[in-house]
Amino acid sequence: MNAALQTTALGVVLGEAEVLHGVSIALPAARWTSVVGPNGAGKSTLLKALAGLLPHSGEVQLLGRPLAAWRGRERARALAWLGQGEHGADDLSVWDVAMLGRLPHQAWLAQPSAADRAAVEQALRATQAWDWRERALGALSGGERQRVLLARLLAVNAQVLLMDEPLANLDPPHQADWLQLVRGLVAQGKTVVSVLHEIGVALHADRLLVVDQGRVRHHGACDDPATHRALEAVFDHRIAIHQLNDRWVALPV
Ligand SMILES: Nc1ncnc2c1ncn2[C@@H]1O[C@H](COP(=O)(O)OP(=O)(O)OP(=O)(O)O)[C@@H](O)[C@H]1O
Repeated sequence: MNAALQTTALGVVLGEAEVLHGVSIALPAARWTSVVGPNGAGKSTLLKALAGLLPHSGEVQLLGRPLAAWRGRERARALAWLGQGEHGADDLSVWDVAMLGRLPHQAWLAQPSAADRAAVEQALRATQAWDWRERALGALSGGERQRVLLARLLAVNAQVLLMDEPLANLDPPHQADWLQLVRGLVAQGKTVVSVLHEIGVALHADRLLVVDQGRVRHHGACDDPATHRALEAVFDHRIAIHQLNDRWVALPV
């Protein structure tokens, strides 16, 4: 398997707490992996460590090279990040927020190129945020804002995309659009890793990483019964996975 991201004995300590304990995983390239688990399991911490945003022990490899061996801008072009409940930038226009995704492509203080503008337009149209391009980010609703931040991530045009709770505040049609978007990215050969609380959506991924108490409890295909059992166990059997037509759904027990 060709891994886009690989960790060896990855550990993270936050404050006094050891939050991740020796996580060793390989996330396949050109696939969508969803990370799921209970509150406080360490999902966001894992995603941040994969993005190189946290000090850690052990090793993280991005596209076959240790994170530390990448130059900053080069890494920022290869790996795009959408954080959970991102704040700030409220005074910026939607266009300028999406243009932030192009920073790794631009020379210091240079004007955006035609390619930058084209990438931003394409990203804003892909998330149906184009009509708001002159509005301030702070004047948008929670779901509208999330779609602009998603556009910023897409504008990077990175090979690997990490998203922490990308469906936050999105209504069902826009959740369905996000699913289509991810499928399109994976079809183009991109790698997507998403932390999701919506188990039904997470089960549409290629692979599921089940995390609990700072450890990976299971890593498997989304249609594998062993993955479903691991998922039910990690949520204390308060959910059950059922098949509905050709899909899997999680229902409360
Ligand atoms: N700065 C910090 N100092 C100490 N502990 C922290 C810090 N940040 C997070 N933690 C703890 O680390 C653990 C993992 O947090 P993390 O945000 O990774 O969980 P999560 O699985 O993403 O949770 P949720 O589903 O609630 O978003 C939690 O117990 C949290 O309280």
